[in-house]
Amino acid sequence: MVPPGPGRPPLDVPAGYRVGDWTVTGLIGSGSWGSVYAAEGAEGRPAALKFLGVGPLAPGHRASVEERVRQEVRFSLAARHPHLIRTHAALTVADPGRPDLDGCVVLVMDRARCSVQDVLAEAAPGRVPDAVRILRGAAEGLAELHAAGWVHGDLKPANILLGERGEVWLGDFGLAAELDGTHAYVPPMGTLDHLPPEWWSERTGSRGTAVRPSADVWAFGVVAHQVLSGGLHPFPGAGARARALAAQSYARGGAPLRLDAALPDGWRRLIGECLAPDHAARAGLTAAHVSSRVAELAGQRWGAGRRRRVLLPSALGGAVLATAIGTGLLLARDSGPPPPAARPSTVARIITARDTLPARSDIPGALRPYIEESARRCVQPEVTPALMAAVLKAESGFDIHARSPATDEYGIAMWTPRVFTAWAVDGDLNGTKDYMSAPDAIATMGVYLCWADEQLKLQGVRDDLPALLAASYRTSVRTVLDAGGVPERVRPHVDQVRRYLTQYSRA
Ligand SMILES: Nc1ncnc2c1ncn2[C@@H]1O[C@H](COP(=O)(O)OP(=O)(O)OP(=O)(O)O)[C@@H](O)[C@H]1O
Repeated sequence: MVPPGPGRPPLDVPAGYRVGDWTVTGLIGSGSWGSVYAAEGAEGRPAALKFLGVGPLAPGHRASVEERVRQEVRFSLAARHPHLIRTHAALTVADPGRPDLDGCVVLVMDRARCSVQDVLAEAAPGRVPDAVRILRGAAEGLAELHAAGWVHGDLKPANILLGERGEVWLGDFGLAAELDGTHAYVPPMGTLDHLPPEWWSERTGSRGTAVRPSADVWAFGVVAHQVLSGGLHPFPGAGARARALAAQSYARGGAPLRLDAALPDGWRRLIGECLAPDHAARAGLTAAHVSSRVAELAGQRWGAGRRRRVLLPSALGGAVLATAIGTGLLLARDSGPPPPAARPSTVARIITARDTLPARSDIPGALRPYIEESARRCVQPEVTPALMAAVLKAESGFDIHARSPATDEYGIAMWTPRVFTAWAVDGDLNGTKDYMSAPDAIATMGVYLCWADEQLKLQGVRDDLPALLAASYRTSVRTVLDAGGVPERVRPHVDQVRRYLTQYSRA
């Protein structure tokens, strides 16, 4: 499980490196799944090459990362629309002399001049140049994606690309997913600043976290506010975590929606509708509607109703809020002790004894909410807070500073950094994913155990699942399946987990 800190280091591809007909000229940037390089083809044709590496992961984890890469390749190659970035080819690097690159999948894309994020970083206060045209292109691209039955899953300024000749493209299909009925399933990732409030109460199963197209509509509302106001996020807060909490508080009815008062009324109305507090209140506004509303607004003169640059409650946000209260859609305000930062809304969740830890135990009080919440996000009944606490106790004795350089395992959940990166969840919502942060490590462990449980069941395993999960966490699902049970070498560890589980499961 590798990086020295949160995030994945860029794949190091030197200038001059050749992939097929393409020659790398320099790094553009890196995301969670890969690194994007500028390149030139025959006759100097510009391109952007996205290197998607899997690296030396354990087999069980490798499979899921490979599946994500396959998905990104599939969506990228299938996207054909003037407002979706064009991917011309997907190549595989064969270079045994560079083990870090050997086997990487490379997407060959049209090269953008910059992203909207870059423009926002440079924009003076006020809307960014060409803001309305950019939003129009992004809305059309989104409507096309949804019409094709996909959810983008990661709409944000960094993923809206601008071409040399003024083209506007939606890019980065790393989290795109096909709708299966009303939902698509994506890895429990995404960008804090653009996730809808209901995301936090979606359960994570083996297929990932459920998202609906309305999540993209929410993200579009945030992006539109940012682009039209020169970067202002519609929710207050010094950091992404604070803004995510503010959005959740708004969705629970705890605060009104406050949009930049300098926005013309038509835009305020549309953004307010995109930012309706939950899926149900937003569901009537499809991406196709958003696109035609944006086209309408693009035809109007900018500036009517433009006022001082102050934040005022949005009249429409208030109206949406009132409707939601009337129909009982708003999430109940928490009445108990203050929830941990990562706690999703608890509406409609039935909490049973299996979801809570015993009051008297050696489980550190500060960790309990994170353990309980991480377990509740999993639909598999075996992944209980008691099991998670038992595994943590056996792994590190609840020591948040635990380290074992010899085995490359660190932190309370003893993650191997490289493996952690493939699964990482931002448990404390501080915008980073760090295996030395107990909330991040615990939340990520919950996702892994949930996935492992499903994998074992898919192979017909039904008995002794808690012990097999503890063994899978220590080794891998594949090792447990190959051994036909708890592998001999981890028996003492698993026996410890069993003892702690009995202790923590008592009423
Ligand atoms: N076709 C392209 N042309 C030019 N720049 C691009 C292109 N595709 C992506 N980029 C830029 O490369 C960088 C990395 O993009 P990538 O899609 O890997 O990750 P990201 O969107 O920044 O992060 P995340 O993993 O959180 O989605 C970004 O700055 C993005 O704007």
